[in-house]
Amino acid sequence: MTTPNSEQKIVYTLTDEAPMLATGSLLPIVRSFTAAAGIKVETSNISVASRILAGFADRLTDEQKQEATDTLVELGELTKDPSCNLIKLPNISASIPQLKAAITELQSQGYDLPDYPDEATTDEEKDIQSRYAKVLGSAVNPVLRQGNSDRRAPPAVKAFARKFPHSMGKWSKASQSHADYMRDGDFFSSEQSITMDAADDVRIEFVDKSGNVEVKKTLPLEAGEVFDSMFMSAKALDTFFERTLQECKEDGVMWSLHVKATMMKVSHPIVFGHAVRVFYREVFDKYGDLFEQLGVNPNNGMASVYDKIKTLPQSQQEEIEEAIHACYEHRPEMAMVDSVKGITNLHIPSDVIVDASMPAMIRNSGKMWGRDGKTKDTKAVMPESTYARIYQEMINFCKTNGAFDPTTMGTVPNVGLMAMKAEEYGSHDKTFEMTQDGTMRVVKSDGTVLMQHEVENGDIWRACQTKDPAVRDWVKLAVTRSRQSDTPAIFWLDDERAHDQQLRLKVEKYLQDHDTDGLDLSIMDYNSAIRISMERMIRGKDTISVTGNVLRDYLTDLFPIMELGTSAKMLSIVPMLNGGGMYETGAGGSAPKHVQQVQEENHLRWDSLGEFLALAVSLEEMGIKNDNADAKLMAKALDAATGKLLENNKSPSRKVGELDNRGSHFYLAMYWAQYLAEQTENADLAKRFVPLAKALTENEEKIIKELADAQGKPADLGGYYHPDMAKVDSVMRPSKTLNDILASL
Ligand SMILES: NC(=O)C1=CN([C@@H]2O[C@H](COP(=O)(O)OP(=O)(O)OC[C@H]3O[C@@H](n4cnc5c(N)ncnc54)[C@H](OP(=O)(O)O)[C@@H]3O)[C@@H](O)[C@H]2O)C=CC1
Ligand SMILES: O=C(O)CCC(=O)C(=O)O
Ligand SMILES: [Mg+2]
Repeated sequence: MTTPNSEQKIVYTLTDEAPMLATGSLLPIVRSFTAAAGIKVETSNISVASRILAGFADRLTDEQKQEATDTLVELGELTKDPSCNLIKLPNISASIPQLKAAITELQSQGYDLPDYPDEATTDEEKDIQSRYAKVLGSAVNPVLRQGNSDRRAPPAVKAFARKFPHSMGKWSKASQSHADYMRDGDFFSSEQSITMDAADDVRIEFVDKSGNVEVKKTLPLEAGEVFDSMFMSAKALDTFFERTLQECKEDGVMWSLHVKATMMKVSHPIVFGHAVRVFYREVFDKYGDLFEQLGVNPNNGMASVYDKIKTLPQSQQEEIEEAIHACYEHRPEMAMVDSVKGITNLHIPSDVIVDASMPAMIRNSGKMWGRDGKTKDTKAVMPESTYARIYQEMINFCKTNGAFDPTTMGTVPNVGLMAMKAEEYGSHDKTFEMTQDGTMRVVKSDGTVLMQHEVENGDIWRACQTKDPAVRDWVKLAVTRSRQSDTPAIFWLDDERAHDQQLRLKVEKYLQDHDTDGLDLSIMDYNSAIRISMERMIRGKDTISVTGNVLRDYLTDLFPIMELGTSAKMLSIVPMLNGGGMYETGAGGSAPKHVQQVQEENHLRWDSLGEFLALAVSLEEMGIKNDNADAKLMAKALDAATGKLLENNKSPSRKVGELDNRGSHFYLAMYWAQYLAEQTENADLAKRFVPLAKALTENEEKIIKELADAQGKPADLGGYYHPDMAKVDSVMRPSKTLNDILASL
């Protein structure tokens, strides 16, 4: 439970998958330490399961209702409070298949939840669907991120990467890997953008061929707000997919699709569905009507086909499966998510998420995994050209200069425009799949048409909003970061983009509000910006990227994965517009593969470095805001402990039997306690930590052995989306010695 306005409080989120498991081990340590300094750490459960339960509280028993608090609403309120101090771990942004899996699991645990209705016709089904829609996709981050984004690799983390570099795949000049994107008919080519000179209620309207007007949405826009509209042609998209498939077949290059169906929860599943229909064209041509009857939805991937045909007689199922296999004969090889289990790139829309998948491919010599489990050159298909081009730039760069060298390369931190649901990531309620030909237009309340597009049946039309205070704050944050780190900053704004032209005017205006004397600030198109950043980077030089929301997301995985091997090691801060702070842990996700490893062999390779960094800043901010010297000291000690942990290479290993997440938490606790025991700023606190430091130091070997002994056999978590917390506790805290020592503090 969270109660706004209490000042000496940190709210720590409980989420899903690997970060949730890691919390099971780390949080008890954190709480023991902070309690000694009078700082409370409360938890707030924002897991997908918890959000589902909150949406259906009315159907639960009194006991089950205890779990069904709408924590997201509470946290949303908290973000507006200047004292907000929130630690946000990555959570699942569920695709429909994930949502269904979570519902099935909860039902099996005795929660009376309705099935997810694929098609909602009755009022009841519509109500159910709209409740589930609130849980779908990236539903947490847009609510909590009430500020812009500041993500960087702290110096200690860069030093660690230089000392213990991760592996980097070699690049060959002969590599056939590349990024491919639409040259026409995509959002980029149709984008229009305006800035509102006065507040107004605008209407998004569809006008059919007979002139009938349908108001799709009315929305209030503020003065100074940037409003964009654009569409992707369904025909052009299908032609594009077909071309990429033909080319791959001819050139013997593997085909892969990279979208962000989780964050772009309305438009990208549709794009994904087009890819499925084109790749398996013969199957959909032949069985389209049957699939329709069965309720197959290609937007949910081939998993939907396999799932729905289960109700058919065996012989018919086999016939369809054969038809699917026949497609593989004449189509190019497709990249696999799991070659052992036969899971392809088109199985589920949330398996391949572009921000993490493209850097992983580039780090891996531009290759992905094929059906035979071997890595191969790949055409990375990303329909929307707006941002896809940056990946081609990086691929070209690696082909020319070879792979990046983590021991010498500089860093590219990011200042991202994110506040107030800026740009594409706030467009879901303004995205429409056309059901007939006509005109989409944006109209002022007085009837003036601001923008319009001729669209066809199946096209995806969308609008994006960017609010003026968000832009103003973003410019300020960029200037502050550039000054504080004495690093050049580049605003990535493309003159060819209608939206960026509007933004550029604002950037040029708001830069004048600041003292920029001596700063190296520039504005460049994306291709030039990434090229210059990479050229500087291989010379060991740092360059801040100041970008919009999508590039923020892409670049904060792309550069960290090259520099640090993972974006989990990033410090990720959201200074809230209202004065509070959210400290996100790392920049990556919830690492589903890591959970599988725990279930199979009880080894958690999740690195909680992001949590350590976030907590230190959270404590430091608390110290500064409340003039709390103990909090500042705790932060300083935690930073020192994190530095020592990195120096001594006590991060988790990937292999069973070696130090894992739990072991690294032990070392953090030991170093943290040692620092607090030895410091002389606060004698009382030192006295409290002396016995703890002593006990941890003396029992190091015993604790590490107890932690190691727990590994090597399957672990029962009692659930995936909604695990049994008592079981998680026992799996994540297997050292009695460590638990007893912590309890004695
Ligand atoms: N902020 C948020 O809330 C975010 C949430 N997500 C959600 O996370 C889920 C998974 O997304 P996905 O794109 O697969 O990205 P992930 O970042 O979860 O995974 C990509 C890979 O990165 C590595 N990795 C990530 N975090 C860590 C860590 N802390 N320690 C060690 N390695 C790490 C792992 O590599 P390896 O397996 O080789 O060890 C992992 O498999 C989705 O549901 C997505 O919506 C995604 C991004 C951000
Ligand atoms: O909200 C999400 O789904 C993912 C967020 C993300 O990838 C990011 O902010 O880097
Ligand atoms: Mg991301």
